[in-house]
Amino acid sequence: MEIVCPIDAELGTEISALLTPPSPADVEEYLNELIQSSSRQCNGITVKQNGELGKGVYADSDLKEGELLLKDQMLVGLQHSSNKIDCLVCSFCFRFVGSVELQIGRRLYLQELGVSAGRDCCEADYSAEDEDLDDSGPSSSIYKEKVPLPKGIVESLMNGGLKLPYSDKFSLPPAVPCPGGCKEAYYCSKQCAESDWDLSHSLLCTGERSEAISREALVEFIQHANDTNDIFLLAAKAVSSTILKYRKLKVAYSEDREKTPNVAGSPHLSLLLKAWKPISVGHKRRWWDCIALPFDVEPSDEAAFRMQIRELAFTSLELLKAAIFDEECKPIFSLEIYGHIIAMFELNNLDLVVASPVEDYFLYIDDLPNPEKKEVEGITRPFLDALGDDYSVCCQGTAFYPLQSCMNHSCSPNAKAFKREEDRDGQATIIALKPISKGEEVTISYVDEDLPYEERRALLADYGFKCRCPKCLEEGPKLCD
Ligand SMILES: C[S@@+](CC[C@H](N)C(=O)[O-])C[C@H]1O[C@@H](n2cnc3c(N)ncnc32)[C@H](O)[C@@H]1O
Repeated sequence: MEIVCPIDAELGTEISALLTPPSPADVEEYLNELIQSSSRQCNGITVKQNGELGKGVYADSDLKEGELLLKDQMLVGLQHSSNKIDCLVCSFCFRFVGSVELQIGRRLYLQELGVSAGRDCCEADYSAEDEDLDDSGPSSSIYKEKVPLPKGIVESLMNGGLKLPYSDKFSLPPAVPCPGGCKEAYYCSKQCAESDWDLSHSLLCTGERSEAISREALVEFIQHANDTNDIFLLAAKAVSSTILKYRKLKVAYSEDREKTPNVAGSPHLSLLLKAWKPISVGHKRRWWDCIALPFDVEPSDEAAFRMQIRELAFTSLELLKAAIFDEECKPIFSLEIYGHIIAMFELNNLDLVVASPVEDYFLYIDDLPNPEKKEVEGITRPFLDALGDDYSVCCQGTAFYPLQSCMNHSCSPNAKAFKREEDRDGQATIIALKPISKGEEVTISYVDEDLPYEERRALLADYGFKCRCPKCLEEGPKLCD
């Protein structure tokens, strides 16, 4: 039997107000304000409606090959929970924190406990340096057995008692613990800790200063997301940030009733609509409607599969509701809204990747001239051997970027998401792949554009669309007239 979400039944009017897409002019205005804001680096781009494909990003000046077009700040992002074991990063900006020694020691410590989930990483996107290494270098493709280090050495790495040669060349900001006391989130600065707290973490922190209504329910919600789909954690950040924004708007409204217009009749709904704005420009469909059917599900089982996905979302939502429900923001706890938020992330997110300073460190040692290299390697080799092939694991997660997510896909793109040497945080960096003329659309490829047509088509089905770029129209099946 189909599950019924009571809030959907009760608050139909409010939910449809939240799900009504803002006018194209409103969307353009909102996004172009982001382009102009000082917190983003945007060069020569604008967002416009693209007749067929909704909105798109366009060049508003001639752009050169290799030019930086955009450094986009995420709306919400997360580090995959399995990756948290391998990399200690700022929970807000995703910079590595602590020290090279702490990163290595912590990984070895957890490895010894049997919890490390290190896996190979997206080096291709980041560093070309390792290409010149011979097989004896740190990134040899031959799998290396890990050689454990004594416990005392691992502890000295973690507590600062042991310094590795040249590690000061890769200094990292000290790890600032979460002000809520959760011991889960760490930051690269007090500023990041405060920003995260204000944006969403105050409601999602499991520590003693948490503002959640039930920390036990929150722990259960997090566990369920980790066991099923960590996009639920991102959806929780979106819900939490809407509630917190609503509360701030309400305080401002109460302080100055005159200046805040009551556009939708009820101040609650108009304030909630304002707080919801960042999501309203991005969502389109419900998760269980747009998710691609997995290969192992028969087409005849499609309806049952979609129902299961809806039930999974409902279970997650009920847990979240028990943890952070707010009566004044009740409509955003409806299954309709939750389904739209999840789909927005599933269809538009970009992989979050930050290169590891530990990898850089060992590459640096590998590049030292002899005889110094031999001497230093005498000290560092045991650490590399203990890490094995996992030494290069980078920070991996997923994030929604408001401007990058407006970029349409092309199988022969003129731009690409590409981290440069200096891009050491979770922002999305978009670079021109070729010269782009003023007025031309800026496109990126959501998949490997060098794959054959059928494979690209199958991968793009996960993004919920059939590509209509010139290359696919050329290579795809021709419609007979
Ligand atoms: C990340 S969004 C890009 C921005 C989008 N046009 C909008 O209005 O929000 C991806 C969506 O844009 C559309 N899209 C992007 N590239 C496309 C392409 N090459 N062919 C067909 N649809 C495309 C699809 O609807 C897809 O789900």
